[in-house]
Amino acid sequence: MARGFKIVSKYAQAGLTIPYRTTKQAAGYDFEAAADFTLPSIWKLNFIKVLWQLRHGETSSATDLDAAAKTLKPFLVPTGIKAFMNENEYLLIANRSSNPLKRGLILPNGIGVIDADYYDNPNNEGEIFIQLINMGIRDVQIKKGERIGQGIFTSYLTASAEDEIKTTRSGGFGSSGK
Ligand SMILES: O=c1ccn([C@H]2C[C@H](O)[C@@H](COP(=O)(O)OP(=O)(O)OP(=O)(O)O)O2)c(=O)[nH]1
Ligand SMILES: [Mg+2]
Repeated sequence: MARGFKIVSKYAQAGLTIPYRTTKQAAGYDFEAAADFTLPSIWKLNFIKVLWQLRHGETSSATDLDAAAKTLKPFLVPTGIKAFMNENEYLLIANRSSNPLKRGLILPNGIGVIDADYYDNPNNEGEIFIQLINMGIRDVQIKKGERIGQGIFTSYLTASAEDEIKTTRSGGFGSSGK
């Protein structure tokens, strides 16, 4: 049985903490942010969108609007951590229950699924990112070292009659196509 966490090489000198459990029976390994980070209020983003449309008209270039919004939309919080595990396991990323209550932060993907073959993939070495949306009315500053989410090692089942899958993983966040 082999499972655990490592620091990705670009953060080797950053003094990061390997995810940890805070109590004896805690299921989740808490992940800390790898860097200071600002999560802009989603209301602020929507307000910018409305202003943009008032100024440029409803039918203005969506590309320009997206480009403007992107600079304010850092939803992927870097952890600097990669996770290794057995073939029939994945790491489930869940929000901390205190995040929505105390800071208005929600996990837009419901849960995150970190596949075993994401580890050391040639694209980004398997760095885990935690997607967060700030539902509050004010921007939220996240400091390096703050706990932002948790990972739970989980086993999964596969269908009994399945064609062999030959594709290997190279990245995440839509890397396998539409
Ligand atoms: O919260 C998350 C969710 C996913 N991932 C990484 C690990 C995972 O193995 C990979 C792909 O995730 P998923 O299959 O859920 O996303 P996708 O949109 O289907 O991307 P892909 O086409 O790369 O599979 O992205 C994260 O770092 N954080
Ligand atoms: Mg996928």
